[in-house]
Amino acid sequence: MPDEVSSYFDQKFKNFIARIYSELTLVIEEYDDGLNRNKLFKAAKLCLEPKIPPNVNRIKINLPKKESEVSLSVEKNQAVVDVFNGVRLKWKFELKPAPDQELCNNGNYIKKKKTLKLFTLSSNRINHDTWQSAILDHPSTFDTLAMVTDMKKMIMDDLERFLKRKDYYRRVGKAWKRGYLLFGPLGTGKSSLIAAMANYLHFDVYDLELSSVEGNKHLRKVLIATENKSILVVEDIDCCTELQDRSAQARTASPYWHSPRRDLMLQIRNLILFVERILETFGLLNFTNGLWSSSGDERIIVFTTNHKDRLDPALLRPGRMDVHIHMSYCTLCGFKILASNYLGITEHPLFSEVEELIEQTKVTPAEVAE
Ligand SMILES: Nc1ncnc2c1ncn2[C@@H]1O[C@H](COP(=O)(O)OP(=O)(O)OP(=O)(O)O)[C@@H](O)[C@H]1O
Repeated sequence: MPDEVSSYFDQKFKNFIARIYSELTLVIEEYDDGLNRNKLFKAAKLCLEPKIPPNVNRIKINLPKKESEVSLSVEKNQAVVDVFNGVRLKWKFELKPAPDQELCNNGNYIKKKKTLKLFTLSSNRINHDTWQSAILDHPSTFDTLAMVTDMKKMIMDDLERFLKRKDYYRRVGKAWKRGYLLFGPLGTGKSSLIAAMANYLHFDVYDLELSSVEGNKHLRKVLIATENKSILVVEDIDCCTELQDRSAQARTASPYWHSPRRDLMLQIRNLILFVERILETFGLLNFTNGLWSSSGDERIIVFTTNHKDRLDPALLRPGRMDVHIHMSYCTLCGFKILASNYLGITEHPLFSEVEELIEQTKVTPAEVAE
């Protein structure tokens, strides 16, 4: 719109408002509907600072974390009167919770405790691309996890470092995401570790079953629908290689040029399925590398497998699976944690005997827990 026309409407609007109201209230909120700070709020605070009248008997003093100068502000519900260009302004500071805060008993606002959610894809064919959520109330934490202490610390430090590196990822032009590969036998705590990570970060979990994905288009749609600050879990990533093995076995057993028509059809079907699954897997990885770099923030992707050796090396490279975590059989340290979780025992005369036995046996934490 040309400037002249715009200022004409502007003036008309002001005259109209002035005729109806002698007073106008402008509300400057600290946050917008999300959790983004309103720059006007900070500007208004700065502008008010030198105007705090001498008769005010309570002044708030603050030394913000990254600043060197003390800032002053009026207490809530106190008014400060100011005149600007002949217009009388009455400033009032009202306390309101930020979107992520709630009022607690002592009258202060505290950060709301987030209810974690577990999202799975709907099994209904009509809305198979929508995520359905349930409350994620898994008790697993890094304290209850039967795992060597150094390993736990390494994972927690890695997660912490990841959260603090927003600027780093921006600077180097990489997606703010981190990929973890959890590998090891059944019942060694892969799901428990994922739950512990979610509880530690307060991130929701999206559980993606590759078998329910119907190609790249579908995959894109469901990934776009996931939120920031979340963990995407792709379990049993090796399932596509199983298909490969099956078709390879079939090939050696009965090469199709010698097999009857039925076997040939079966092999072609297996091959198509395998290629499709591979494309899905790579589609997922390319997608996470590409699209998330522009639109997604703070994403953790966890892949699990019982057979790391079956995975294609291309899937394992850093940037796709940055941290490889071997979930293994129970150690004495793990045994003690389980004994404490389940029986409340921290010391026992039999622990030295258990140490000897556990070194000779391959027992999973799930078996010990049972
Ligand atoms: N490392 C562990 N720490 C604490 N509990 C564990 C651990 N591993 C297994 N458990 C116990 O065994 C049960 C099964 O473990 P979990 O599902 O986490 O193993 P998993 O490796 O994901 O198994 P799967 O590969 O079969 O999915 C858990 O509910 C938990 O009670």
